[in-house]
Amino acid sequence: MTMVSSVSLLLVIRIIALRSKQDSKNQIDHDLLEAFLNHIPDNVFFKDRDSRFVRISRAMADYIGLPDPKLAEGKLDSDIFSPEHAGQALADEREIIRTGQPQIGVEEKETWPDGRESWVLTNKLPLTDHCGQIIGTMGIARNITDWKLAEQRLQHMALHDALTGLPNRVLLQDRLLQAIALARRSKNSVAVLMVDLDRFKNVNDFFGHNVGDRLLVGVAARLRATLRESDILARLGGDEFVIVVPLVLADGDVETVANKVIAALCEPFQLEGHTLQIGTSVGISLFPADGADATTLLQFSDAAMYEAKKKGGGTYCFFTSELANALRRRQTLEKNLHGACSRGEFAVHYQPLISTSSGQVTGVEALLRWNHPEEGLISPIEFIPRLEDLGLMVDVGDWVLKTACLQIMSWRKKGITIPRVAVNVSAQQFYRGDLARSVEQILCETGLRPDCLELELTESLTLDDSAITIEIMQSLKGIGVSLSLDDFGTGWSSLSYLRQFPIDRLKIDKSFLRDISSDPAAARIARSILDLGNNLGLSCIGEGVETWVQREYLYEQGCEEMQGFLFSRALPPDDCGELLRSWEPWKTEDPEIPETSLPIEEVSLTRVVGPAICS
Ligand SMILES: Nc1nc2c(ncn2[C@@H]2O[C@@H]3COP(=O)(O)O[C@H]4[C@@H](O)[C@H](n5cnc6c(=O)[nH]c(N)nc65)O[C@@H]4COP(=O)(O)O[C@H]3[C@H]2O)c(=O)[nH]1
Repeated sequence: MTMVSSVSLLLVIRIIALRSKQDSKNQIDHDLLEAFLNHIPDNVFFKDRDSRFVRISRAMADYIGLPDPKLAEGKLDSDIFSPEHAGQALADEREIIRTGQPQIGVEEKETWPDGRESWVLTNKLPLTDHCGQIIGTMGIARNITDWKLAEQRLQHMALHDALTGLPNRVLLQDRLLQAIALARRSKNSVAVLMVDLDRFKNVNDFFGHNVGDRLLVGVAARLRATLRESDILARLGGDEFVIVVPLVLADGDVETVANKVIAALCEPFQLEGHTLQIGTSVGISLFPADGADATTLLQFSDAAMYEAKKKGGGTYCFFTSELANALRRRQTLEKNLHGACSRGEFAVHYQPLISTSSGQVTGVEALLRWNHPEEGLISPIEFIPRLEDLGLMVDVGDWVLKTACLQIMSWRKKGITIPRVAVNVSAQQFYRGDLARSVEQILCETGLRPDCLELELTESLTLDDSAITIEIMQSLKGIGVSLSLDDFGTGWSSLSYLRQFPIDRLKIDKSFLRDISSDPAAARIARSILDLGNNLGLSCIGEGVETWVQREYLYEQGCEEMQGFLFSRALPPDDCGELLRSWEPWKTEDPEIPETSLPIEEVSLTRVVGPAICS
């Protein structure tokens, strides 16, 4: 309601009053005022100097629940509204009568006895007689309840997780800040528990996102029921929840909460006819012992949660000084990784792939190395996940692909012919949207034939057997490159998707070959994987061959290729070129096995410094 409309209303009333005076029999003017008060959609009221209602509009009668506007006559706000609202209104009106000044745009909230809430936006003005004396007040109030409720809904959405209704990260930060401020004043501790579900991805993958979502809602409800009302529970997204215990009074309090949470989520969930058993990993950080601000505490509890996951899940870990060191190292690594590629610190090393029967080199695997200026070579297992976190893996992956293709072409020019090069593809590269186009472009730029390139996809990356995964694989196959499934056997869903994926090769994870001579069960598993591959028409590569016994085993089981320190570690391009140039396949299909298998350290050394051992 604008000031202008309030003033014009006042004018109408004054004119009516004036004309009524001039001609008291003028029924038309009276009818005009009645019509006005009966039909205006806003709450309009006139009050005397004691703040008693003289007249109200029909809309206002409806608003306050009176069947007839006349019933309001003589009443005070305190007869109708809550004490807070009535008190405020009375104070406002006394001020208007005292100063003669209007009050514009006053927001008034009413909580009705049934719990309903309503809001009005009111303009209040002094009412004067023909001598200019203030005889009371009048107000025009617009009902803004719908607008306020919509605003509240929006605010709720901005601060809460849509699925579970729990506070989201923004609200959590705010509540955690408050808890820290309180604890600081009362010299108490606050605990932050990062709760992550174990095997949640599997639920989504196998039962679909609907079941996954319902599980998250169930988890939220169980957590809420497990915690005290004063504990803060939030969902950060995915399967990550955070609990803040705002007042840790005694040693052991936090352990009790963590144990209760783990036990609560350990109980199976019954959803859509499925019995789902998940576990939980919990990481804990404490204010003030571990950190003084919300961001640090959340970061530290996250690091502790990963530690709990590393222990196999279903447990909790506190943040420790060792974790702090690891986190610092991780942060330093991440800082250094920026620009490592342009500073020329990355290199690609090559490890030969060997035919188990002939000893011929059938290809090489390209493996990324980071030559850190201070720390020397850093393992890809350590820095590739960091590259992924930083979103740099796509560019670095393209660089590896191009470098490897160029290397094969360069060896060819020197007379070293390598049938194929295998390059690892990370999850980020795979799902980036244009992998096939970029592979095609790299092949075009480097001149390498597509059938000389193999892309290695790790089993965990391809676990998702969605249409999109299959589509990406098919587009790669369409170019003519081959696909292999790396670390085969380490995922848990191997069989379900093997049939669907257009892959050419399985790489048997080294963990299966490691124990074949000492553990008959390991040997049986390796054999089963080989049988599976053979039955599906896929060729197999044994990874991590370190002894002649392993080579012999693979040969006997019909595994076509192998790779391992027994033949060579991954070498820099020049060293690998030399190795390949002097490589001699075996003279017979059954090369003489040395008397004993060398221990791995010696084998590695021999291979790195010497030429091909198999000559
Ligand atoms: N114990 C043992 N290990 C052996 C033996 N023979 C080979 N290895 C190691 O096994 C790993 C084989 O590579 P992977 O399974 O693809 O596993 C790779 C791959 O998943 C990833 N990776 C390496 N380079 C790249 C890359 O350019 N892109 C992506 N996305 N991942 C890469 O990092 C992983 C580790 O690479 P590396 O440390 O180079 O480790 C290599 C190799 O050095 C052996 O006889 N015994």
